[in-house]
Amino acid sequence: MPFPAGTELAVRTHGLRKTYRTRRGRRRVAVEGLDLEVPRGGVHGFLGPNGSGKTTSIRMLLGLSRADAGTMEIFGTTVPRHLPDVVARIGAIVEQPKFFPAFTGRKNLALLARGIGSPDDAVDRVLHDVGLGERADERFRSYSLGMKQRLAIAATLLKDPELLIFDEPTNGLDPAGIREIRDTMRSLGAQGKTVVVSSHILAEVQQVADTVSIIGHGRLLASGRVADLVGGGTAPVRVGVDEPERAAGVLRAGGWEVRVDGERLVVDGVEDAARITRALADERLYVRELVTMAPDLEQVFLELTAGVDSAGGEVHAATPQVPVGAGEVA
Ligand SMILES: Nc1ncnc2c1ncn2[C@@H]1O[C@H](COP(=O)(O)OP(=O)(O)OP(=O)(O)O)[C@@H](O)[C@H]1O
Repeated sequence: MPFPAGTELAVRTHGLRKTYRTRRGRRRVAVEGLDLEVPRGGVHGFLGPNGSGKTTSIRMLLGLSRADAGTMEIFGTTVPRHLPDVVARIGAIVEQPKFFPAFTGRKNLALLARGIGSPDDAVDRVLHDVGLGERADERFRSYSLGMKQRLAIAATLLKDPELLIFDEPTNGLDPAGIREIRDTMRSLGAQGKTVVVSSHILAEVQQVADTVSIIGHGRLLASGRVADLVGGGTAPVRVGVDEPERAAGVLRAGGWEVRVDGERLVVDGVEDAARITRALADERLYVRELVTMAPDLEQVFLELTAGVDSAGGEVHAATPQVPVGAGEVA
C-alpha cells in the first residue's frame, strides 16, 4: 500500500479487469488487474499513456461499463452494487456535457440545477468556484474552450459532491485554458474535495496533484505522493571537477558509484552531497559545480511507461510488473 496505514480512501479498486472484443473477434485487455487507491481529499492524478485504460477504469467506477472481474469501492461503499448510496457524493465529467449555445453560462447552470433539485444559491456558488462569476451572463457560445470546460466542471459541482472525477479535462485546451482548469482543480482540492484527474500529459497534472497513480496496459505501475515519487530515496549528483578521471577514482575508493561524463562526473546514490565535496577536497580536487539531478515526475513517468506503447496491448502484451513503491521508482 503506497499510503500510510489508516489513510482514508475515496476510491479503491482491487483486481479490476475489463476485456473488449475487437471487431475481428480478438480479445483486447483494456484493464488488467488494476489495484487503485485514491486517498480522500486533494488532487489525485490518474496518469497513463493513451490507451492505457484510464477511461475504461473511470467508466467502470461510475457504473457506465461493467467490469469482468475485481472489486471497487467509493467511500468504502461497494460499487456498482451500492452506487445509488454514494452517487450523490460524486461528480464526474467523462464526456462533454451539452449546453445551450445561445443561453448564458448562468442560465445553462440554472436549468441543470432545477433539473437535479439543487438549492437556488448553488449556481452562484459554483460559478464562483470555477472563476466564471464575472462572465456568467455571457452566452455559452462566446466562451473560450477553457471557459466551456470550467462551466462543465461547475455543472458537476451543483450537488456539492465530495469526489470529482475528470477524464482528460484539459484535452484540446491552450496553455491559458490548461492553467484555468489547473487552478480550479487546485482550489477544489484545497477545499477538501477529492479530485481525480486523468491525463496522459504529466506536466498538466504534476503541478496540482498531491498523489498520483501511473498506469500502463491497464495495470498499476506506481502510485504514491508526488513528493515521494519524484524526491524519494537518493538522487544522482552531477559534479564538475578538474581531473575528472582522478576524481572518479577518489570517489570510487570512497564507495560511490561514479560515471565519467565528459568533463563531469555523475555520482549515483548520494545521500549527502557535502561528503563528495569533502572527499575530493581532501585530495586537492576542487568542485566547480555540484547539481543534484532530482528526477521530475515526467522522467519517472517516461521510465515507467517506456515500452508501454500507445496502441494498447492487443491480448496480453507482456508488460513486466514494475515494483510499486516510492523508493523503488525514484
Ligand atoms: N468500446 C471499446 N471497444 C473495444 N476496445 C476498446 C473500447 N474502449 C476502449 N477500448 C480499448 O481499450 C484500451 C484502453 O482504452 P481507454 O480508452 O480506457 O484508455 P485511456 O487510457 O483512457 O486512453 P486515452 O487517453 O486515449 O483515452 C485501448 O486499447 C482501447 O482501444
